[in-house]
Amino acid sequence: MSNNQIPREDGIDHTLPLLKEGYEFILNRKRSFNSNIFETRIMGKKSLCMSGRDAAQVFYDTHLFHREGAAPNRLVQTLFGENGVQSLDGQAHRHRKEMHMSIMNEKNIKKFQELAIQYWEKALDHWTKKEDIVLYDEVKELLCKVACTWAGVLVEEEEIKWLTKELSEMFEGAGAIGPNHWKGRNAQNNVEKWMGELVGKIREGKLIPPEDTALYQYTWYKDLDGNLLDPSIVVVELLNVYRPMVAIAVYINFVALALIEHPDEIEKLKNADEKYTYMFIDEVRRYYPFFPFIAAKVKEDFTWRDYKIEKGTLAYLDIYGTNHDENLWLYPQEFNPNRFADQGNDRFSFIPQGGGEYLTGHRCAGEQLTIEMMKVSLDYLVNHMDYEVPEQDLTFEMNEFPSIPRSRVILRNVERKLTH
Ligand code: HEM
Repeated sequence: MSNNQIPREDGIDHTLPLLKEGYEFILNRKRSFNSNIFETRIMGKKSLCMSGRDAAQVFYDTHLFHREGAAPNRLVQTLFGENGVQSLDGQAHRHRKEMHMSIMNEKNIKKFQELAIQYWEKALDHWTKKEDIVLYDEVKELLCKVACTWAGVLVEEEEIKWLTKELSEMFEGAGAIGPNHWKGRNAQNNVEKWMGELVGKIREGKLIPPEDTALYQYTWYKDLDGNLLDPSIVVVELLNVYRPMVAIAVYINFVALALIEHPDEIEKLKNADEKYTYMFIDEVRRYYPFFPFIAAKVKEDFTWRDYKIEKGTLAYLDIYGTNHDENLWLYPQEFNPNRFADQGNDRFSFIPQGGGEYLTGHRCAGEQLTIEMMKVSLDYLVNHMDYEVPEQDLTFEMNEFPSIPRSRVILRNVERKLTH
């Protein structure tokens, strides 16, 4: 029998403290309650917050938690889109996720790396002609070009600027309230319309993208009943590829910031084997904030650690806090790639892009792509370019989603490295 009372935060609602404390909201309460699970109220709803490895493991148990109706509507309107893979469960989720994972094969990832190099080369040529560049803005455009070419969409130079802006507003407005949220919603409507027209042309045979692209595969993907997906769903899922690909700019900015904050890493990386490069990338993904937490709903009553968890309860898994959990990471507030030297392959303790399995769970479909893009970018920043870092405000806020250094990382007098 389990009679333990889950620690509960007093008060009517804690949305304001959440907005103030941001990424550290769950972590702070986890410390004060000395518990990996506690109850609070967010946006007027009873909310269970869970943090740490074991919490992640139980959260990803699809018998116990499901996603339908869990994500806040404001995120659906700017980030996920209606009826996207994020909100599906069971067989329907697996079938849709297979569509995403089918394009994440070795050949396509290699093609993606090659495109990334090609566009970094072009961008570098362009940057050497300028005095200052704002890395975040430049890289978003670069990523948009990579995404379009990789996903099989022909986009004119001018259209790239538009698409970069709209896709950025979608993820930059995701956690915002007020005007930026509405910008995000507006951007989602604009891009959905633009992409809907593309899908229409393909179905009418007026446009034939290469077969191994997301555009081709998703347009012709059939649901479990053997019918083509509704065009609105195709668009939502294409955006689930395009939007986060541009969002990798956030991580690339943090890669650059990590090199600025830890210049000794540059020498190590120059002479590093591939293993250290991946360790550095993982530490960037662990240390810097990106996704704060994810939502799910309790599928059926169950008992965890002597606590009774009730069906229908809204639950949040703490991504940032799990990646900074003192029980899992030694000195979690220190940036130290070496911590990954003998880190096993545990699917629940390091969860910057979700945990568990790709196909049967909701773990990020683009994790490998993200890592490879960060690797190409890191190689350019360390081995292929010289630059100065002028005085600027590199601080970032812990209550902005996503959090981006104030100055967006300005680099001055970028030059191609002559000796390499
Ligand atoms: C920019 C860095 C990225 C971060 C920080 C990130 C993070 C995440 C997180 C936290 C989740 C939710 C996991 C869950 O619900 O349990 C997720 C899901 C997802 N991500 Fe990413 N992601 C990134 C890049 C990408 C890229 C590049 C793509 C595609 C090319 C992508 C496609 C997806 C998809 C389709 C899902 C939904 C998976 C599902 O519900 O089954 N993401 N991502």
